[in-house]
Amino acid sequence: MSELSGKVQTVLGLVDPDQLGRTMTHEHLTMSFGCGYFPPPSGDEAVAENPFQMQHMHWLRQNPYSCHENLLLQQETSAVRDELLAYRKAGGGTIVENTTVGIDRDLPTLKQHAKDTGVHVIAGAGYYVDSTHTEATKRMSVEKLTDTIVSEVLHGGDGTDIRCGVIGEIGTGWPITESEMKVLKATAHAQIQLGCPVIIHPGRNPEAPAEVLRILQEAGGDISKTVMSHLDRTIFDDGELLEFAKLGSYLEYDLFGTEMLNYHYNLEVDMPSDSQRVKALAFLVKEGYDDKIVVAHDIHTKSRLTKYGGHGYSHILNNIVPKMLMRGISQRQVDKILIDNPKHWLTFK
Ligand SMILES: CC(=O)NCCS(=O)(=O)O
Repeated sequence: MSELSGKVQTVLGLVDPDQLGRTMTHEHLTMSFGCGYFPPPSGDEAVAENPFQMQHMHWLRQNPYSCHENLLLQQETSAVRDELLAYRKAGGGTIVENTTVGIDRDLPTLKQHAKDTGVHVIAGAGYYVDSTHTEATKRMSVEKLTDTIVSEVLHGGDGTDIRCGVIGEIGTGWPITESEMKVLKATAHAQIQLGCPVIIHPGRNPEAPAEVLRILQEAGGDISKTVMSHLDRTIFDDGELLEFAKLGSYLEYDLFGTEMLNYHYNLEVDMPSDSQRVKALAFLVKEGYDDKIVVAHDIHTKSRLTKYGGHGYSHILNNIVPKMLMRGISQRQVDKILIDNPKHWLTFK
């Protein structure tokens, strides 16, 4: 049995799973999202260059990816530290930091945040979507990718001794590219060796989540220890959602706080409101999936920090939990979603 077995691995070392408390399973504390830049609507170029003013806040929330500066979360170390202190005060215990290779993972900053704030931070191993894979990454074999991911968990990532406690978010698009396919296979192979949690960023198509699980399963991955992220922008039909839920992964609603009319990456998608997200959770609970739901905000732009008028990392604890209780989700079920399910997912086998 490995020393990881029965434990959770944070950036400060191994902890007992019962120490985690309320956990957001998909956040970013420092990253750059330049790969997600989307040109502003015609005529809005001047606003896009200087959006951090009161009169532009609505524009920024509607066009978060059309301003280069908004994509530089890594410039906000001090604001994020303040937010983590507020998160603790609101009853938060742990954050899973999903920044992987390709979007500027910064393990020393994560470790410093954990030390400064007392919030448990769990870092992610592996690779983001194809457009961020370097030529060197694309040339790597599945075996080499597997060894690299395993090493990030056992020894530390990016030349540090800071160890990752989860594989992901592993980035995939739609259709899944050859390079993403290799990373998915490597993820499954690493999971076989480590017995560790995995988290996936699926492509923006309702078929994408199931296709990723199929690939992982075929490569030997453990679906019951895998979180499927971003379901709130991916599967909209109740029947399709239940079909997907039957496959056995954790079901993550992780864009709480995001309310936009036009989702630039896929205009076919009507991004739900927070009320609609809560409704989806209540539906899944009613259908018996309360052991499988996890939630988060997936903060990845500056505009979502409270410093810039955003909702911050405590929005779910402060505002969404009361709404969940009002919509028929019991306190016990809320505790499962926020405490028990993340704990079971994050514990190494
Ligand atoms: C950082 C990240 O992957 N965010 C997800 C954005 S998306 O719009 O849900 O794909």
